[in-house]
Amino acid sequence: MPDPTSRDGARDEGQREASPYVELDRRAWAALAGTMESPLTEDEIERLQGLGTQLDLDEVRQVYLPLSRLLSLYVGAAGRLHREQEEFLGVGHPPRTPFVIGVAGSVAVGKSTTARVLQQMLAHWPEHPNVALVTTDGFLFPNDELERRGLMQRKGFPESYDRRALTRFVVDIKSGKDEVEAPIYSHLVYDVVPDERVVVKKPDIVIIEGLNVLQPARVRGDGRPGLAISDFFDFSVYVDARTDTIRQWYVDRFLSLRETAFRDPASYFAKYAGLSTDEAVAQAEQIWDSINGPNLTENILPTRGRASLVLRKDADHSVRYVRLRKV
Ligand SMILES: Nc1ncnc2c1ncn2[C@@H]1O[C@H](COP(=O)(O)OP(=O)(O)O)[C@@H](O)[C@H]1O
Ligand SMILES: CC(C)(COP(=O)(O)O)[C@@H](O)C(=O)NCCC(=O)O
Repeated sequence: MPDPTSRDGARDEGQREASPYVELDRRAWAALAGTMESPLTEDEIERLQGLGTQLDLDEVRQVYLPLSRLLSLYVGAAGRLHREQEEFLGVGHPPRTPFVIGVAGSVAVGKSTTARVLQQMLAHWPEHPNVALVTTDGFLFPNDELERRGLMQRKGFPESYDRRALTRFVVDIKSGKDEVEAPIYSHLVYDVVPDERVVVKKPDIVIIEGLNVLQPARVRGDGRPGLAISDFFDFSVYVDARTDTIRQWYVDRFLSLRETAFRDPASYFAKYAGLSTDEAVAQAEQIWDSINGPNLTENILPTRGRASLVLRKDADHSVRYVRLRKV
């Protein structure tokens, strides 16, 4: 089936096929911000920028503010549906489960940045102050297990994750457990951190960010499909850009990490700190072309059509259009 989010062949308005999405270009989307007040304080914006990202304040206001407002609307609607279902079923008062948002996209496309901005913004609405953010990298198999399975060069591919543990984690959240734990990954040591966990306590919203959060269910040993974590999402965002643009962002980030994190002797990438610029570019391109690029093409891009909303970025990280599933 053709990807319903693909623009190919859809340039001629007259021939445009019916689509399950409504698309708003930058101007139409930004107009939604209207008189909305940005809930972020100066401090918070500074903190978000402090994470090494040149976040444009107009971008925060014109793109992420309407997005967080839209999400808040969905959270409110889910709450009303919860109450009506409870009344309909007459089963007492089971507490409402957290609203789960998946954030998907390639390595280096800006998932973490998007997820962190949304977390901060959503936490400002009094209806849902407790917003947790969990990244799926904690569910990667540890390096020794990846070595054993011959997957060290496939880090980030669906099979490099403990998918059963990840599904259990999301099922526990959507079962309404008060406290749920996830393992932690360190980009510095390039491995899962043993014996450390992130604890999510009574969240109103949980954002789950990762390369593969929109992967369809796997076919199990008995030939039947299992559950996909996206079966438990209330909303999902796919962060999108041209593949050659993302490759360039990956190389740029690698170069800036060479000046910072790679200088830490504890870094797995310390061996790259002394590379010349040309050597570093070649090394980053080699990692992209052998691991992250193929993973994008083979596994991540095919899931774009499953998202509730696609944020399409240009080379300067500005969002060019937003595509939203019709309801
Ligand atoms: N909205 C944005 N504005 C400016 N730079 C951004 C934005 N989003 C991401 N970046 C930059 O792009 C690179 C990748 O972003 P990141 O959020 O780390 O990606 P991911 O989590 O998908 O790997 C980083 O260098 C980050 O600083
Ligand atoms: C840790 C990652 C797999 C991303 O994991 P995610 O949180 O998206 O599940 C990725 O950032 C990564 O390290 N990939 C391996 C190839 C590389 O070094 O770029």
